[in-house]
Amino acid sequence: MKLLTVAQLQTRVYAQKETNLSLLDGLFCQAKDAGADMICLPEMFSCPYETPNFPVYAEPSGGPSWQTLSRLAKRYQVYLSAGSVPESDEAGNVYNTAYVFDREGRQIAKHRKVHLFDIDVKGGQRFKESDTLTAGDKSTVFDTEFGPMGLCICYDFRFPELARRMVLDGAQVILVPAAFNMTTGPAHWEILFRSRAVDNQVFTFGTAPARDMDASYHSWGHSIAVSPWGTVLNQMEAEEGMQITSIDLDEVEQVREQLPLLKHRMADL
Ligand SMILES: O=C(O)CCC(=O)C(=O)O
Repeated sequence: MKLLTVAQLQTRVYAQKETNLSLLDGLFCQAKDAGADMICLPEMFSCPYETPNFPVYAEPSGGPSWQTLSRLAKRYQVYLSAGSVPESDEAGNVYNTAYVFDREGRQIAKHRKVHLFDIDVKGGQRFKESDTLTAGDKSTVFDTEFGPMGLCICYDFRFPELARRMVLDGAQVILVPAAFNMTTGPAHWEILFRSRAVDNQVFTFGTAPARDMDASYHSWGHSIAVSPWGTVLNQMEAEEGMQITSIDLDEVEQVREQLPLLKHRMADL
């Protein structure tokens, strides 16, 4: 048995970056009391999801938000998938970046969103991240005491080749800080988390912000945890809250042995 307890925090996003960060301490305390080994935060959990905000809220890697997140991971001795934040580099680019910290607060992964969310659905959602963001160019897998995990951000998860890359690089769990909306959420959220889990025989975790109808972007919420068999283990509604899911990572090997999809691939076809 390789047991891992994951706490997904479906937080509300306030306009003040510091408010979002300062609320985490109490939530981490609750998550730790509930037995969490790992805490997951949503995409852009400290920056209202609007393109003009990204350069304004951006900080370099190692900046004040990074320091707070690292300290929290260490204080509570948890792995922290720290949602995503806008990250600036020396050249003036801004990225949508997800960090992961280990129980000592050391950064063990950093993923810059590869696929920018530029969509225009007739009568529905429009958004153009590329107005202010630059895309990353790497797939991300990192090691933990539970096994290797993959990491990507929201729209990235729509691309099966990225998930497959992570799995070929060893991922047994894929963590996805995300923020689907009221157009694409009801249509695609659950099916995507189940499909990626079934195709790749991995656990998938999508962690989203709570819905705020006063915000300009209405998050679908519905933070979700899915097993390598494609079963929805847990799913929230739209409100703020915390979801705790305990998984056994041995299930990945069990499913892969019994239904050897990854062995039966015809990679040359
Ligand atoms: O793919 C979607 O429907 C939502 C994507 C999104 O909101 C994002 O990438 O931030």
